[in-house]
Amino acid sequence: QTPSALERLADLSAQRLRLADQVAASKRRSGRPVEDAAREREQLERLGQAAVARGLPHEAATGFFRAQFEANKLVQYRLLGEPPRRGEAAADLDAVRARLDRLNGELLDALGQGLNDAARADCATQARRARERAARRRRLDELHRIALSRALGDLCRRAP
Ligand SMILES: O=C(O)C(=O)C[C@]1(C(=O)O)C=C[C@@H](O)C=C1
Repeated sequence: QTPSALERLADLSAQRLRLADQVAASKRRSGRPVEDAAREREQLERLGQAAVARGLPHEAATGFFRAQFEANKLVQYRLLGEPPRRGEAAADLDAVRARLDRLNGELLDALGQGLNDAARADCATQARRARERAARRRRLDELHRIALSRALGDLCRRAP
């Protein structure tokens, strides 16, 4: 059974959130702040253009990626507010960002169909199922599950 677009979005988003642990580890070492506004702007610029080139609505696409960043920061702030977990990997930020970029591209691939599915009446139910499945598959703990809710939280909602 091929996964639905919402399942695909949830799974990629979950993978992105797992990488937040490595970003946080690198920031613990470097002392850099969690938020990097310039990096967010740069990603939004690129992703917004790529979305429009595929015929996706700019606002919905950038809104979706903004939510990905917010969710990622949520995980990082929580991890950095605690002592390092055992076996915390000392990751290279550039390498992790390259993986985030790749996931962004894959999210973009799934986003068109995902937005279509999200416009349906059963979005909330489908999104919850997709989140739960992704959480199990990617072994998310409570923190990362909350963050996944943040990452996908506005998907079923439309600006007036
Ligand atoms: O690249 C970083 O430094 C991250 O923390 C990751 C990320 C993201 O989710 O892409 C999240 C927060 C930052 O403000 C910028 C980007």
